[in-house]
Amino acid sequence: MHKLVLIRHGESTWNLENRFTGWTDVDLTPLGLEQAVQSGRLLKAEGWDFDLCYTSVLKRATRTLWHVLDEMDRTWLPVVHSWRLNERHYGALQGLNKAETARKFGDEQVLVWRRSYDVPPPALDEGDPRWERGDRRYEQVRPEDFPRTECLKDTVARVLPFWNEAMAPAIRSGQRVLVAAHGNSMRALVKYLDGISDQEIVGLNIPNGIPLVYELDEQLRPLRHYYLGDPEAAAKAAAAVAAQGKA
Ligand SMILES: O=C(O)[C@@H](CO)OP(=O)(O)O
Repeated sequence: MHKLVLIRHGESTWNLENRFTGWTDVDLTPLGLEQAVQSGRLLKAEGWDFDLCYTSVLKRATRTLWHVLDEMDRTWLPVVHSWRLNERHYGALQGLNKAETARKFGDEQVLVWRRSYDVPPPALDEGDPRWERGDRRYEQVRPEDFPRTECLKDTVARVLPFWNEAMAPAIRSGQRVLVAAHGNSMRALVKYLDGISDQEIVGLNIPNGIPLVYELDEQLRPLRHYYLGDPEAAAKAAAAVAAQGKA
């Protein structure tokens, strides 16, 4: 059996301000940093150890990983960054307040933009200063892969090649893998692993800064999954994420 640990970054400044974030590179809040530290302590206290880590190219996930590894005295572990683990691109919604957007367009529309499988939010214009195309960290991304918005289906399509080509072979070879990622890049991976339907995925929310363990069989089929720590606290935190899009 293999064990994979996924962790969504701790609270970010735009989580706190309740803004659509996507590829905007905002940092952790003091609480977000503390969540990462606590996760590292919990993993260490429970005797977890890892051989290889993956994260996105965004600092809220990277810093979360740093703090987890620091608490575990594992800052020396190899860390692979990939844009494919970035948050789902939120298009022209990036920067807008979620509750204000719900007041303007309605809770239903915001739920569609946040959680529907195949309806993307409005796209960023190519000339929009928010578009990340010129950022050096994305030099390797082919123009045809570079998003101006994404629905979850698009995120699944760019996460899966990385899973298949990098993460899955590493896990199969026996490496103990820790992933620090984002709410929707994790939803993309979890949807694939658990075979969650396009309808059911709408109701799945992932809380900040709580390690999520997947036990996988030899074919990397999930046997079970669970949050470390208090399951009620994890469920409450997931419900709070769901409520962020309400007017
Ligand atoms: O704003 C975002 O990028 C994500 C994660 O914080 O939000 P949501 O939960 O609304 O998809």
